[in-house]
Amino acid sequence: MKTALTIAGSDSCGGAGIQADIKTMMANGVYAMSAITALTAQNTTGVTSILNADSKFLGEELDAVFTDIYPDAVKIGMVSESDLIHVIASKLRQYNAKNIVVDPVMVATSGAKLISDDAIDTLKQELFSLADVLTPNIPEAEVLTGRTISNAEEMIDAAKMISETYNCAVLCKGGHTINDANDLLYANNTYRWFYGKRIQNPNTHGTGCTLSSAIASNLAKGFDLETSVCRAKDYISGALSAMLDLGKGSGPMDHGFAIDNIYTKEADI
Ligand SMILES: Nc1ncnc2c1ncn2[C@@H]1O[C@H](COP(=O)(O)OP(=O)(O)O)[C@@H](O)[C@H]1O
Ligand SMILES: Cc1ncc(COP(=O)(O)OP(=O)(O)O)c(N)n1
Repeated sequence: MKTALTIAGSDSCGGAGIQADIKTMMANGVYAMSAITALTAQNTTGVTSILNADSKFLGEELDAVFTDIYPDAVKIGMVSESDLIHVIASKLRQYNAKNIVVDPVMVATSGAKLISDDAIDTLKQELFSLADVLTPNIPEAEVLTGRTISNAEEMIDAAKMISETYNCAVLCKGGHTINDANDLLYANNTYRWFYGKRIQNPNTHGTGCTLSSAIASNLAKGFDLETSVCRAKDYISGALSAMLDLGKGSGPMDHGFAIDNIYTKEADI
């Protein structure tokens, strides 16, 4: 069985962060492991508190994983502080990690800030150059480029700029656009659109975490980047289309929509 590691924050309501990543990896057929960067007290209406991991402890989590069950891919999500980013970069280099997907998580859809300003610079300096692909949403791509993105042309320009600056592929996600949910992959000086029909579902908590973990899962299984993005896009469209409706705010998706076996299909008692 192929393996994937998520390095991210815990979301107590289970829709985003580590919990979304593990559910996604499992649903995409890989063995999931985690190194937790922070605990968040969070639900579908917002984040009330964040407790960052100790950086030495995060290093120990990474040592424990890499020296035993080596991950075929690594997804990195919420990392709030510079000292945690230093440790992650150093361990990824030490263990020669492969298939690295960096989701530069900055602000939750609920509005909570999930990274400090100085950590954004550290992310750029230390982690981006190690990534095989970065997956910013539109607001994150605006922060990374210092430009406003209001149409498809500007998405291409921003992805090109980020890709050339950090020498890695960039998937600029279009979930925050008004029309369809079209994502733009810029890699090796060329771009490709991944088209997605917008699903009329207000419950989009954790879409970014889910997409990046699905990409990592498919890279772990040996698919190339374009195929991995395509399969991840199909997966997230399925999870949104399942129309799970939980919580008082923007709820989680049904990560298990495609898991069809006797344990999930038994009638409720
Ligand atoms: N309503 C929707 N219908 C279909 N796809 C969506 C919808 N909202 C987001 N997506 C898709 O979910 C993925 C995550 O995108 P986005 O929501 O922009 O990321 P983030 O959660 O980081 O803000 C992208 O593939 C995007 O196109
Ligand atoms: C612990 C944690 N990590 C990341 C996020 C952000 O999730 P994301 O999928 O990027 O977007 P929204 O869930 O905010 O739509 C989070 N909320 N918590």
